Amino acid sequence: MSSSASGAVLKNATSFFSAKTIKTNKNNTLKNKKRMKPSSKAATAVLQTEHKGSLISSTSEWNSLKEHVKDIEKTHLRDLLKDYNRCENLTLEHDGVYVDYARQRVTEETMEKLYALARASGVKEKINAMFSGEAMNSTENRAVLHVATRAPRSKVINVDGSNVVPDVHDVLDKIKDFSDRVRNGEWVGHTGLPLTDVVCVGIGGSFLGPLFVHTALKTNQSHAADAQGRNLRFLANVDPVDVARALNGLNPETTLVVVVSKTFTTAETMLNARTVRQWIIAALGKEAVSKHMVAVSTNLKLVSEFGIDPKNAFAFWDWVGGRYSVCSAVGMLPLALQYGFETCEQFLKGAWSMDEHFATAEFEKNLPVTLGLISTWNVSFLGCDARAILPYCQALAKLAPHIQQVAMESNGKGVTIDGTPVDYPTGEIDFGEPGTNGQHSFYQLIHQGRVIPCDFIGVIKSQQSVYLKGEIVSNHDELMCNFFAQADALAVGKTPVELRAENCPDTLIPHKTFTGNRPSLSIMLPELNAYTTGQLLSLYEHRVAVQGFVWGLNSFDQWGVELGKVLATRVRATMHDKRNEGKMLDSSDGYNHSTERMLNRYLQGKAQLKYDTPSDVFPCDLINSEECRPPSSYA
Ligand SMILES: O=P(O)(O)OC[C@H]1O[C@H](O)[C@H](O)[C@@H](O)[C@@H]1O
Repeated sequence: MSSSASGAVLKNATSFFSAKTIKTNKNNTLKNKKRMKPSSKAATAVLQTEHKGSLISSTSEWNSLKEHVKDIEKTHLRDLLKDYNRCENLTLEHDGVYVDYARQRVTEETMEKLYALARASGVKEKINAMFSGEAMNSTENRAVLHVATRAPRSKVINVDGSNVVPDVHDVLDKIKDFSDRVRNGEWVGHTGLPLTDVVCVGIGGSFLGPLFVHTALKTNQSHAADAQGRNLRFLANVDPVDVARALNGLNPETTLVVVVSKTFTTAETMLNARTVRQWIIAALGKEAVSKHMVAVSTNLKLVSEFGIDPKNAFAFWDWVGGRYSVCSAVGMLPLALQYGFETCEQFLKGAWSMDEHFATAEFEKNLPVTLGLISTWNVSFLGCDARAILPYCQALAKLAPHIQQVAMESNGKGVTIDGTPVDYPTGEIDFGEPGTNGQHSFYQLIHQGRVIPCDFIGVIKSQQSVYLKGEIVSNHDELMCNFFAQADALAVGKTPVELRAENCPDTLIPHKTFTGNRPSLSIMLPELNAYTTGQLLSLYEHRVAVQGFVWGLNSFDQWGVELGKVLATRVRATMHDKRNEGKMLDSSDGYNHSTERMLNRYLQGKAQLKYDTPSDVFPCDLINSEECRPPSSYA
């Protein structure tokens, strides 16, 4: 390792482990910020120069990769894929999860350089810090211990000197006890009926992970058998249409509501929780709430103030980030209610298997480390801004939306952990749809437009097996034929020479040419069940962490979501005041002219609406009580 690189390791390790250093750097940054004058661009440049030493981009490992881009530009995946040994070497496997990254624009030399970059950026030290409960989320002064939520009972993981694993298992035991009682009809609703339907009210990390796992499991035949006669729904958006859809057709007498919110302050969740509480009260009376509403939160005080019995609250901890919380009660309570606790145990075991691998396997054999480095290479060196997540498995339909939050909220940052503006792009734009649907939608752009690295994910055994007489392959084979074909179409492409040989008219040759050389990686699972879903989740979570570690970010805070929330609070107050005063906004209200005009248009439009019955507000006539009538000022 070069001296500049080892210097960077030391620097990184120091800024990582010592709160004092972080503070000093922050102060410097603040001082620098005050100095920011004429243009923020110039100020950023000043900051970058002053802090250059702490950016990974100043290391020899980074620069060597930059230089190496020229070598890679001379290659084409069409040729690289002819190399038998390269194909053999660029695969990885752990506990049944098989990854082939031979279709990435890398050689073995690239990989060596990437592993060196990981060492230079202190990835190993950061993994260790994470698993040992260090307060590595320094802007919130919190440990980052979602791995503890799936740790086996015997494991010891200390936060501030005390082992948190027993607390994790106390909550899991409580979830098992409660979900067993609901499922076997011991815990019944206010009118004595069993609670067969569960509505989870929560958003962001308190929604996307559980939805992803539920979607993955619901068509697995064995898990479906465990869920027979039961319903699990989610209510996330504050849009009343989502309320209507989530409650449509449900009977409050048989419905259990789980309010999931880490903070128990999220505006959307709390309004939805109050709305659903009203739906229960209107049908069954106030006293029904304790039987029909439970909560998952780190803020048990607010849970109790909301009117949910703290005995019916399932705790988690501030060292579990919202987007990393599916293995806590956030996901385990809804999933245990739907599928039984044993399914949750399988899921947690799968996640833990990948966690242990991540913590212990050498970099060259480490799936999350290798995939994280490849993504870093694509983003920071090959200039690919986006990534497509393309499961050839309908049950993984909610993987992309979940990873959007995990990855983009974690690594969509403009400064490093010590506040230094980065001089390289971070994060990537994630999107995706299950194949083959995507093929008939946005793949055109991926094949002939922009270069977007793709993750192809397939399974060997389908959750549903259909084999029609007379067909040469099964329905699942047909799906997987596309999984194999698309990756090669992207990598190999089609040349004008090949087209001419097929007698393609000259005028069409440019249109029908596929340049190829478009990177992808393929992940194959033996099947999709609770265990492998846990593995996949952990693989993606840690891959994101590795990228953040290399880029020097704090991947575990999300300050970028705050400003919009604050502005919405102001708009809410303005809307309320103007309606009460019967006035429109003017320039004295302090909004820019564009917003002022739009708000006025909205208020005028709303004022003209006539709501005759509450069902005009709640389209499916779901909520039918005095408290839900529109304010008189609407009419
Ligand atoms: O679980 P809650 O506290 O209600 O938070 C729900 C969501 O709120 C915010 O939007 C955060 O950016 C997310 O990370 C979080 O998952």
